[in-house]
Amino acid sequence: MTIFGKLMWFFRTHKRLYALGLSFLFLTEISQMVSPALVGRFTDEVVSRTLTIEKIFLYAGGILLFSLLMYVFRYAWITNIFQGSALLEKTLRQQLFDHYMIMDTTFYQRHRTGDLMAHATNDLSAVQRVASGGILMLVDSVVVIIFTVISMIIVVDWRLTLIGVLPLPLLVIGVWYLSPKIRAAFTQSQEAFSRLSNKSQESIAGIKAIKTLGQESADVEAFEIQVKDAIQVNKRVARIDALFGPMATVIMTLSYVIMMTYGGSLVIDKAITIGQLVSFSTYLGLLVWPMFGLGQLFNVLERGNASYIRVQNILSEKSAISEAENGVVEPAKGDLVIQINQFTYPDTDNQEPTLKNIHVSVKSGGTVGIVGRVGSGKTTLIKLLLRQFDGYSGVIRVGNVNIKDYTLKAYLQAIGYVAQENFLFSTTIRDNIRFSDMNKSQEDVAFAAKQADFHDDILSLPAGYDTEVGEHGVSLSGGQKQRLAIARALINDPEILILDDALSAVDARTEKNILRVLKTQRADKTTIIAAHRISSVMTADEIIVLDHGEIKERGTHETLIEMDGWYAKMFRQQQLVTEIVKKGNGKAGIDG
Ligand SMILES: Nc1ncnc2c1ncn2[C@@H]1O[C@H](COP(=O)(O)OP(=O)(O)OP(=O)(O)O)[C@@H](O)[C@H]1O
Repeated sequence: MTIFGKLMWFFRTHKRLYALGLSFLFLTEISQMVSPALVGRFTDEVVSRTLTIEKIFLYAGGILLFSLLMYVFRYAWITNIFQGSALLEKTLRQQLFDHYMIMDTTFYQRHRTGDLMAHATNDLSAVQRVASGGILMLVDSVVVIIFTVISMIIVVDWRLTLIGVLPLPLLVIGVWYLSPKIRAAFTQSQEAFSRLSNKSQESIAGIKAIKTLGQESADVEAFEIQVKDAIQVNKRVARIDALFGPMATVIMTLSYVIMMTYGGSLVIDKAITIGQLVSFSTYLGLLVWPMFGLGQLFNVLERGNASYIRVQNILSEKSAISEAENGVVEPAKGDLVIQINQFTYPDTDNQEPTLKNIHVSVKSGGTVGIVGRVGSGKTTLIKLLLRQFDGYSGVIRVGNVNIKDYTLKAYLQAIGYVAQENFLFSTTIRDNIRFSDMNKSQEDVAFAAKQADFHDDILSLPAGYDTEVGEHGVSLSGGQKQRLAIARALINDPEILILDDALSAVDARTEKNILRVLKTQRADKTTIIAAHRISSVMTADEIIVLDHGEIKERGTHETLIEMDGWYAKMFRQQQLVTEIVKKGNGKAGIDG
């Protein structure tokens, strides 16, 4: 199916806009056809010396009037069509963005960020060009060609017209031959662009690592190779692209040669007048632009088609996280029961399950601590609680409802989640804290910030809660970022708060303050704390120790110390470090 066919759903939805545009196009073409006919008649009157002053004004006035009308009609038709294409771009962009938002974690593992960005920018622009320039060129070219040829037959001579336009199909053959080549080259160009933007993004994001490892020049070199590659590919696109224009010129010249020879002989034979030959030449001139237009059109269509296919492929990918039909819409609330028998990450060769036999129950209002060595499965368990992966055997329930039976909104609204590394948006501290609900008041924001032990820090910043952070604002320390993220999670007073190593960069005193607030002010709400620091989980009602995805130890702090296993050993080691640091610089812990 051609790209126009694929976009038919859109043209149908906005048929009024396009019908209006096309009506103006017809009016434009009719106005355009009158002038050459008037020029021809004028010439004949000059030759036959029948021209009078009144007639000169009549011809000149007529030509002026029709060019003015053409200007108005063309303006109306182009604005209608471009309005339509802007709507198409908006619709597709919205579809793509909505799709990006609902996709699961594996989607973002499968696709590089650069590719996803290229789809949302270059690809959508290419499709948009089909609905604007593409339609414009197609309809304008085809209609101008038809109107011009009919006018040539009526005003001049059918034989001259037939022979004069004979070279034109050559253009179609040329375009037909070159189009697949341009499509292949354009796809390569898109891929090169995507590789380049991935590389830039990686280098900028990893600039600290690159600098500290002294790899600047190696990185610049790697980037240059990518740039050269992109230029090479784009040169190929330009080379093929450049063949279209000259081809159209050569073909038009052929038509002019026919006009001079055959048309000239018709004048000699008195079959047509000089004026008619002049009209014919003007009509041929009118065909130049549509010929170029047709050449360009195929380009635009090929590119639009390749881009549309890529966008549709992305849109057709289904999220692995499916929402239950008629899912529970009441916000999740109640006891948390985790009964995971087994979980293995999709798309991995790992034979061993990442989680095995995780059975944990937390009464509403309880706190669970999760500890374990690096890679033991703490974050994985949290990902399952966050519904980032659904492919486990077993069940997780909140308030006796399987979490897969809630709508995503009802479930996730009940969860407050803070990661170790948190993303700050380029806006004020206030808006970062109330990101999930911009209607929250300054009092709500300040209350959450106080709970996260962050309020005093904010007041000491240059513009307080109005301080801009993120890419273009002030830099916050790791500990400050963590506390901002905790405030962001707490502002909704979530039923279940999940902290994934989210206290790692705050100092010991701050950690204590936050844990105390969580215990006292969230007495009826559930809290899950995964951590490397034992001090973060010590006060939990139950602590589980993970090892290779299984629970190896469990109990309260006291019982685990008594057990004298991994937990007790880690606790003693960390205490020792804290003592040494205390003695060393007079303060405890790591200050973020
Ligand atoms: N997306 C993924 N695909 C495949 N395997 C993964 C994925 N994420 C994590 N893993 C693997 O799962 C195991 C558990 O990782 P996880 O991140 O849950 O550990 P963790 O206890 O949170 O570690 P850390 O203390 O470093 O945060 C590791 O072996 C890890 O390599």
